[in-house]
Amino acid sequence: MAAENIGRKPAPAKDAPLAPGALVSAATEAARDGAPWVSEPVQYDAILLASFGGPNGQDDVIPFLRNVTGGRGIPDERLEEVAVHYRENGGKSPINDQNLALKKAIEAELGKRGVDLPVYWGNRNWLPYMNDAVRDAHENGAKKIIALATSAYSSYSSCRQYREDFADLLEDLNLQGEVEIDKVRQFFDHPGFVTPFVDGVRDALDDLKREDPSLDLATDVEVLFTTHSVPTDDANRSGPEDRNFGEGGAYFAQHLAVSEVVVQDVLAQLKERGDGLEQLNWQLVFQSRSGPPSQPWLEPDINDVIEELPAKGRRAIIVVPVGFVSDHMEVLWDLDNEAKVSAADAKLAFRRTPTPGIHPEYVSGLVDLILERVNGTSKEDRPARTDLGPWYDVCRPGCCENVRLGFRPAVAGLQP
Ligand SMILES: CC1=C(CCC(=O)O)c2cc3nc(cc4[nH]c(cc5[nH]c(cc1n2)c(C)c5CCC(=O)O)c(CCC(=O)O)c4C)C(CCC(=O)O)=C3C
Ligand SMILES: [Fe+2]
Repeated sequence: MAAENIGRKPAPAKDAPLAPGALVSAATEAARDGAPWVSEPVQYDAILLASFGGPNGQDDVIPFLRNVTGGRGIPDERLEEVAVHYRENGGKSPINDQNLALKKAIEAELGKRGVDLPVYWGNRNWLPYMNDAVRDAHENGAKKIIALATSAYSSYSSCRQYREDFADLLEDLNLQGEVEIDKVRQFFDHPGFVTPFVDGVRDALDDLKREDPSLDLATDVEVLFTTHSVPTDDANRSGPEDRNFGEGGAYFAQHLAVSEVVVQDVLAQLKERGDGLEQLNWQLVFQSRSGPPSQPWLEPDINDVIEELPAKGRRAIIVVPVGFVSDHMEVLWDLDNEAKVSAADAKLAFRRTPTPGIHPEYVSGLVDLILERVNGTSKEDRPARTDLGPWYDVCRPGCCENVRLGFRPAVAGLQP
């Protein structure tokens, strides 16, 4: 069997009809008020580490890209362009090794805490597929699975699509009613996720100053918090439909709030250390846009912003991949390659801070997120660094719906 499309269903028609208001059924209307923020304690049998996946060699590149973009209207030119990012790295994405390392780190942390839960790893777009992971878990007796997706924020790609994938695979495996898959809350503002970025910005400031003592950190540096651009339609529908986050939806609001916390933490740490830095210039920017030019995606693009910084008097940038959990291809290519070149062209010093990766606080935070669900920890006792969180255990009605692709059933949410 060809590796492509194993266990995947064809994407729904792009123009599947969706009447206005059709997303909200009577059942979700009724569930809206009474539904708890925090779910009851559950005795899980297994953890599913669910991720994006990436190619492992040249032969995988095109089938992988077809899996990612099937039916999404991504132009061929863009696919050829992205294929080169992988081709130049031997056809191999770093993401699979990173997930293997994360799996090992989570297992070690569970062991340290005496938690006896097996971890199964599976991807949306490439081997090992999450269908096979859940099949394995079930064959080993698992009936209640807690999923940990390697995406911190709310949006179709980072939240809802995983829940649809889980619903799909339970149907494909004929395990509906036999196996349940819950999903840990979006963890964008969990301290385990936020702290590595704070460390990174602080260290980058120190490093820039060491290299060029004439640099005035308050005026000469711009901190660029960057995340994956998504279609504005997706962004506007991110988060629950009954909370209004304004333009860009929960996706935009969460990134802005986390960036703000990172800046405030860094300023507080420098102050405590006796380096009285009053302020930092910073902004939220976007990268890795891929739709047709006619389709609006979140802006501004990081490279456009970099180009204009010298005119504002900046001499250095710190690029913070706040939207990403590991140094995968979108980080290595779009930042360490493209954004770095843009910075060199603009004669700006360049630093890129690390992603959480397998930072010990991140790994222990992920285990905390699972134990919250096992223990049914109250909302008050759940750590959250922004006032948007802690996020919901169970996704709210209409959460992160994709208007372009139309309705697909999803688990782990208040969706009929
Ligand atoms: C929000 C978001 C995240 C962050 C959250 C998360 O981490 O989940 C993310 C992560 C990633 N995106 C990745 C790769 C790609 N994303 C693509 C395309 C797209 N991404 C989108 C969104 C996101 N993507 C969207 C709306 C599209 C358009 C098509 C569609 O609607 O789905 C394409 C197609 C070609 C192109 O770039 O156009 C590729 C190859 C990799 C793997 C990297 C590696 O291999 O190391 C990772 C981790
Ligand atoms: Fe992507």
